[in-house]
Amino acid sequence: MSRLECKNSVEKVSDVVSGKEDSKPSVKRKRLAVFVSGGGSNFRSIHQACAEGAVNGDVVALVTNKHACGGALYAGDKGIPVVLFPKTKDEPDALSSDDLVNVLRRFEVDFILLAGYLKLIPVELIRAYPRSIFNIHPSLLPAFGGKGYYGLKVHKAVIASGARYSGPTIHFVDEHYDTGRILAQRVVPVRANDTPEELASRVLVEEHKLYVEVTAALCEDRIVWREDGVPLIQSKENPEEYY
Ligand SMILES: Nc1nc2c(c(=O)[nH]1)N[C@@H](CN(C=O)c1ccc(C(=O)N[C@@H](CCC(=O)O)C(=O)O)cc1)CN2
Ligand SMILES: NCC(=O)N[C@@H]1O[C@H](COP(=O)([O-])[O-])[C@@H](O)[C@H]1O
Repeated sequence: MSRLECKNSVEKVSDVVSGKEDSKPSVKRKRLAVFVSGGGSNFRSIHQACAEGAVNGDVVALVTNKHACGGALYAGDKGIPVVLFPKTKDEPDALSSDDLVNVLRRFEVDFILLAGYLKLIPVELIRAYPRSIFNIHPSLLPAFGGKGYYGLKVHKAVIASGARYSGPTIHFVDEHYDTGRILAQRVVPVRANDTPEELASRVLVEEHKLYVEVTAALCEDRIVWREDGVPLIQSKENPEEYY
């Protein structure tokens, strides 16, 4: 039996037990909190996908460390509550870690999506949302990740390295920067005369597609764990396939 067959057989058994062997159970619409620090194009892309029905979820809260950033302004325009975190001298009205957990619980958040959020997520939040916090990083992790690797700094390092390919990575969030389990990646060519801005723009186009695809899978309960601890996405078109 393959490493995934036992999972499928377990699911089939549960359908028979629940009397749903002939019909696919409807999946509860998921409640999402998105964390941003800047323009929020990934946030906007996910919000629009939810509104269009491509994602079985809703963005119920926007969390940011910059109250006037583009993502916060967009959220305000759309009537999405904006939550400030963490509490700093620049943002004295922002929440503490424990208060943030309580607010997210009150919003009944199922999953947390980091999208250009530039502060370290505290262990209190990670423990409160196990296997439920995701991040998108603009390089092929584990390369070009960790403290100091964000925004154009990532693309400058990729170009300086001579790498011929880059691309976005979506990973689970653990207590360190960019070391959580990798869930999805896409490959983007690095051109010989690329500027960091040109590479960033090419990668960002793929980020938007990848984050919507992964969030759709997440909200349809299509994320599974291989027995060696590697997370996989179950294909929507062919449920027997994983990637
Ligand atoms: N616990 C975790 N928190 C966060 C993660 C994570 O994987 N685990 N991912 C980051 C996002 N990120 C890369 O994808 C990242 C963001 C910021 C930094 C960084 O070096 N930040 C600077 C501060 C920058 C600023 O305030 O302008 C720093 O900490 O010195 C690295 C990687 C989000 N949180
Ligand atoms: N290490 C974290 C990091 O660099 N994240 C990157 O910040 C940008 C945010 O853009 P957006 O605000 O337009 O979504 C994105 O390119 C994202 O991958």
